[in-house]
Amino acid sequence: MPMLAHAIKVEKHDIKTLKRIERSGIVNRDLVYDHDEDYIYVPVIKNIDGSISHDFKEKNSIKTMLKNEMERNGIKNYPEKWVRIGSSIIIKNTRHEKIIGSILAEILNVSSVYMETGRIHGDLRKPSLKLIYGSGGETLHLENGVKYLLDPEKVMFSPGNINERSNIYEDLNGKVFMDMFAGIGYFSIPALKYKRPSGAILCDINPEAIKFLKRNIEINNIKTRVEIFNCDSRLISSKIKADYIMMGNFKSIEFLPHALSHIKNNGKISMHYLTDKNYIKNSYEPIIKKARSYGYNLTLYDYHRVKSVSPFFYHVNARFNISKI
Ligand SMILES: C[S@@+](CC[C@H](N)C(=O)[O-])C[C@H]1O[C@@H](n2cnc3c(N)ncnc32)[C@H](O)[C@@H]1O
Repeated sequence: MPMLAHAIKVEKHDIKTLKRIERSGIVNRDLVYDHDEDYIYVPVIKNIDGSISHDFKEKNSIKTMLKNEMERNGIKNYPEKWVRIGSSIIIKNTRHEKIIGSILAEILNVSSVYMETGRIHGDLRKPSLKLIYGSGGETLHLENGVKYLLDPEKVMFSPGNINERSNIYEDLNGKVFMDMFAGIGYFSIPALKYKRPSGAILCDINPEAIKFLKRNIEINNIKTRVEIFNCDSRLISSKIKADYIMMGNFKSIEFLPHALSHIKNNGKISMHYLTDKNYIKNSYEPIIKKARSYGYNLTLYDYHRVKSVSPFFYHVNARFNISKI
């Protein structure tokens, strides 16, 4: 049952106001944020200047509503977690997918529901999804004030990497950065939006990702000069140089010599890779050794865990200052 409560209506792109409200401690944590095309409705515990009345769903009520609706349809086992991308959700593989999809869509107010049929596969990192409710297609995902347009069936989007996407803290003022695995702009759109680089070189091998990257540059109103390559990033001429290189690909270590061939003196490189949990303490040391054999000194200035990806592996990010020996 919806519940009428005090609400603050915030424009979707106004992340600063949203954060300020959340920090103020007046958010009603028992209710679920609502949204329409342009606004987010934040439930608040008291009537304050500018607040309005709005119908919200209760947090517990979603779980109860799901349980009741599933039981009414004779379904005992159903996914109780999902990943939300724009107006779509992705659930784990399940039986009775059609009915489960339509119940979830109705209760969670989403237009498409996908079910995982396998892992994200191949070098292009293509998702294995089956559309089980709705018409699918493009969806607009809003995160940290950045608009990401994508089709969840064609390109991946990892909600678990949210901190990485919002954590490009390097000073890129007046610098050129290169993203060797740009995808739809996971890292490069926030860098272009919140930093002041003088230019960006963006590359991805997947034509579908490049199509969305171009549109994301447009819808985020990016005016900085960008050069886009739709090819294997190893094929980009080493005449092209950058101050900062992003390598958002688990195979980044294989691409290290190519990254080094593009780096300006005193530049920086950010590498994502998988490491065995037993080697978490110093997994970056072989990278430093390898770079030395190519004639470069790497000094680590940041190293952190992004997430656990299996019982045996962590996804980590290591960032290095680079100089020629
Ligand atoms: C794992 S995705 C990026 C994920 C992203 N870091 C995130 O936060 O969700 C890696 C991207 O690298 C691209 N790619 C893989 N091999 C490549 C290559 N040799 N050259 C350029 N792009 C490549 C894939 O198409 C994919 O878009």
